[in-house]
Amino acid sequence: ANPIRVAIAGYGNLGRGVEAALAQNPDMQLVGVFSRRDPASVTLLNSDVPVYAMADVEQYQNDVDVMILCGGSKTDLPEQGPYLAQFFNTVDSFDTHATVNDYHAALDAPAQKAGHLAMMSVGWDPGLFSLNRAFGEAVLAEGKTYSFWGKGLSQGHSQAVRSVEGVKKGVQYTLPSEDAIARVRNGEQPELSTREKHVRECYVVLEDGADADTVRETIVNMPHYFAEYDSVVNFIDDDTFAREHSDMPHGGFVIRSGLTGAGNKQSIEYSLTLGSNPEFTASALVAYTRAAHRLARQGETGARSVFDVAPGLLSPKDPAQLRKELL
Ligand SMILES: NC(=O)C1=CN([C@@H]2O[C@H](COP(=O)(O)OP(=O)(O)OC[C@H]3O[C@@H](n4cnc5c(N)ncnc54)[C@H](OP(=O)(O)O)[C@@H]3O)[C@@H](O)[C@H]2O)C=CC1
Ligand SMILES: N[C@@H](C[C@H]1CC(C(=O)O)=NO1)C(=O)O
Repeated sequence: ANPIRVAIAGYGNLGRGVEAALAQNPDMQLVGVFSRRDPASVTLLNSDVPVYAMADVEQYQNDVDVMILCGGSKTDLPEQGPYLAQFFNTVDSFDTHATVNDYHAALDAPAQKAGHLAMMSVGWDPGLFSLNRAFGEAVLAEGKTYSFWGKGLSQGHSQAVRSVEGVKKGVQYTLPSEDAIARVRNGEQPELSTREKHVRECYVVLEDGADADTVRETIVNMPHYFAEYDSVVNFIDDDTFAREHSDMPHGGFVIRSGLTGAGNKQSIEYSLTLGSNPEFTASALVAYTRAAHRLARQGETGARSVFDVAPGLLSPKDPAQLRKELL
C-alpha cells in the first residue's frame, strides 16, 4: 500500500519528535514541515524534507493525508486547530484539560463542514493516561482514580511559561507529593486537592530589561496552568539554562484504587518513565495518525478523542495478526 502522507504544522520539541517517530514507522512518509518562521531558519533532522511557510499551507491540501499539529496548546492550537481542520485531517496533543470541550466544539464544526477528521488531545496526558482513567472507572465502579506526574518537564507548562512577555527561555518541572503517592498506593483512597498532589517549579531566563516580579506574578497566577498549584519561579542566566535544563525527562502514573464484591481491595496502575517527553508524545501522535487516516478513509468526519478510537486502528498489524500475536 502507498505510505500515509504526513506533514507537521509547527516545528518545536514536539515537531522534532514527530519527525523522528515517523522515521520509525515505514507505513508513513513525512512530505513536509510547515512553520510560521522563515523556512530557511528551520533546520530539520532530515534535510531532504522540505520546510514550507505556514502561510502557504492551503496549497498543499491534496498532498497531505494527515497533518500533525505540534504547536503549543496555550497559544497556537486554539487558532491553528480549527483553521487547519478546514483543509486537512488533523491530529494534535491539545492538553489544556479545563477547555477540552470548547476545543472539541471548535474543531468539530470546521472538520464536519470540510469532511475531515480532527483527532484531538492525543499524547499521554491527555491521551494514554485518559484511557487508563476511563478503564479504571469502568472496571472498578467503586473506588478513586489518581494521576501523578514527574518529577519531570511538562512541555505544556513550559510552553505556557515561554508565552509570557519578558521570558526569553523557560521550562517547568512538575514535582509530585511523595506522601500523597504513598497514601494512595497504600489504598487509603485519600481526598487530595490539586495543590496537595503536585508542586510546579519553573526556571526562566529573562529578556533584557524584563521585570522579574511581573514575570513571576504572571506565571504563578496563570489560570489552568499554575494558579491552582503552589508554584516557584527561579531566574537563571543563559549558561546555567543551557547546562542544566536541556533534557526533557518525565513520567508518572494513573492509579485506580477500589473495592469489589465482599470488600476486596483492587488496584490498577499504569505508569510511564520517559527519557524524552516530546519523543514519547510524538510516538503516540504517530500511532493515532494511522488511526485517523483509517477513520477518514471510512468516511468518518468531525472531532474525535482517544475515547473514540478502537485500539486495533493504532497498529500497523492487521486484525488477524493482532489477535494471533497479542490477544
Ligand atoms: N498530550 C500530551 O501528553 C502532551 C502534549 N504536549 C503539547 O505539545 C505542545 C508543544 O510543546 P513543545 O513542542 O515543547 O513546544 P515548543 O515551544 O517547542 O513549540 C511550539 C511552537 O513554537 C514554535 N517554535 C519552536 N521553536 C521555536 C523557536 N526557536 N523560535 C520561535 N518559535 C519556535 C513552533 O512553531 P513554528 O514552527 O510555527 O514557529 C512550535 O510549533 C505543548 O504546548 C503541549 O500542549 C506536549 C507533551 C505531552
Ligand atoms: N501534557 C503534559 C503531559 C503530562 C505532564 C503533566 C504535568 O507535568 O503537569 N501533565 O500532563 C505535557 O505537556 O508534558
